[in-house]
Amino acid sequence: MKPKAIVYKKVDSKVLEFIQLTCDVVSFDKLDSETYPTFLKELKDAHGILGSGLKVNKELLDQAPQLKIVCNTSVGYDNLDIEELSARGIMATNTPDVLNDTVADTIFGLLLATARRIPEMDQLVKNGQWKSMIGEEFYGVDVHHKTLGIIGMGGVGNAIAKRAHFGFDMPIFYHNRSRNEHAEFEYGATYCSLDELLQKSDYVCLMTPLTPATENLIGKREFELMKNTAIFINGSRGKTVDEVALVDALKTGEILAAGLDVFVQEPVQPDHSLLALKNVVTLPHIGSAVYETRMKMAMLGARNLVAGLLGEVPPNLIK
Ligand SMILES: NC(=O)c1ccc[n+]([C@@H]2O[C@H](COP(=O)([O-])OP(=O)(O)OC[C@H]3O[C@@H](n4cnc5c(N)ncnc54)[C@H](O)[C@@H]3O)[C@@H](O)[C@H]2O)c1
Ligand SMILES: O=C(O)[C@H](O)CO
Repeated sequence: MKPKAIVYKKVDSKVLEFIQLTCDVVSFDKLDSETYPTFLKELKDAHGILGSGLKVNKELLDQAPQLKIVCNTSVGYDNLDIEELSARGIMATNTPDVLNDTVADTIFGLLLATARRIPEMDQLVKNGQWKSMIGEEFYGVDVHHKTLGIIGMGGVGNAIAKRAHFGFDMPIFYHNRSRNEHAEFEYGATYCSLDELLQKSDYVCLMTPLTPATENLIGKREFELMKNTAIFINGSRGKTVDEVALVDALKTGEILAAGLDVFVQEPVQPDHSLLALKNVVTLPHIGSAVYETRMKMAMLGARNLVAGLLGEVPPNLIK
């Protein structure tokens, strides 16, 4: 008998076909109030699940007594209670590396858009407000040759550093759990403490995973340490930043502007005070959102799932 897998997110039919070679598959395009009760029923005899964002905790695992493997189609895995999964002997996997360049492109786009006020200028043109030569009040700030601070020099952090070094001649500071010789040697990145990075950087880019150590890593104190001209970019997870402190810092001029791909609550509520600020550029968590990359992530997730269910060690087992 084939093992049973649930795919709880829309994936390309090629990915489903690949899993079906090994597993009986039940798939959901998305989980919402309509599909969730059926998902829970299917979970009762499922051996593996594949998707992203679902909170996999004790309560959910109690509904899944046969589960052997939980596969994220994302690099971040803060949705998974790893301790609880390990205690039950259930494997967990993620999809690192295949998205690094795509996410770094997004982060650089966000950085440029924030620095040069591109969405604001776009609106000005489209609203018919471009009546004469643009004056100083609409000027942006340079990106090239400015100092970039990267917090979290992992796969994505390295790809951002590469663009900053080779494309924009930016001196780079980084803060990480450990030294990254590749970034130091290839991109001239200088390791420093978090406080030093915050004080010295023109652009502060946050790219750590969300963990107990990084929750609210950037708050009032950290914004106060940044330059008043600093631009803050968050591509990690919303909860790594104290959003109330961020709004304050943006309103009081503690920092110049922010570019955000992630929020504490997603989708962000339309009445969130961040959205009323002109010096904030927002994206709807689209770091890796291009077809080819999402396909690679889904396929890598599927490979992890199949390997785990065949009794092999999945390539991206979270330890
Ligand atoms: N916005 C998006 O669409 C998007 C896309 C990819 C990743 N992400 C987020 O970014 C995170 C990083 O992705 P990645 O692929 O670079 O992961 P990675 O594991 O390759 O790198 C993470 C880096 O952060 C460092 N780190 C961890 N805790 C730290 C701490 N307390 N202080 C300083 N550094 C710390 C690690 O040492 C590592 O070098 C993901 O976990 C995810 O949450 C978001
Ligand atoms: O962690 C990731 O891979 C991205 O945030 C997409 O979910």
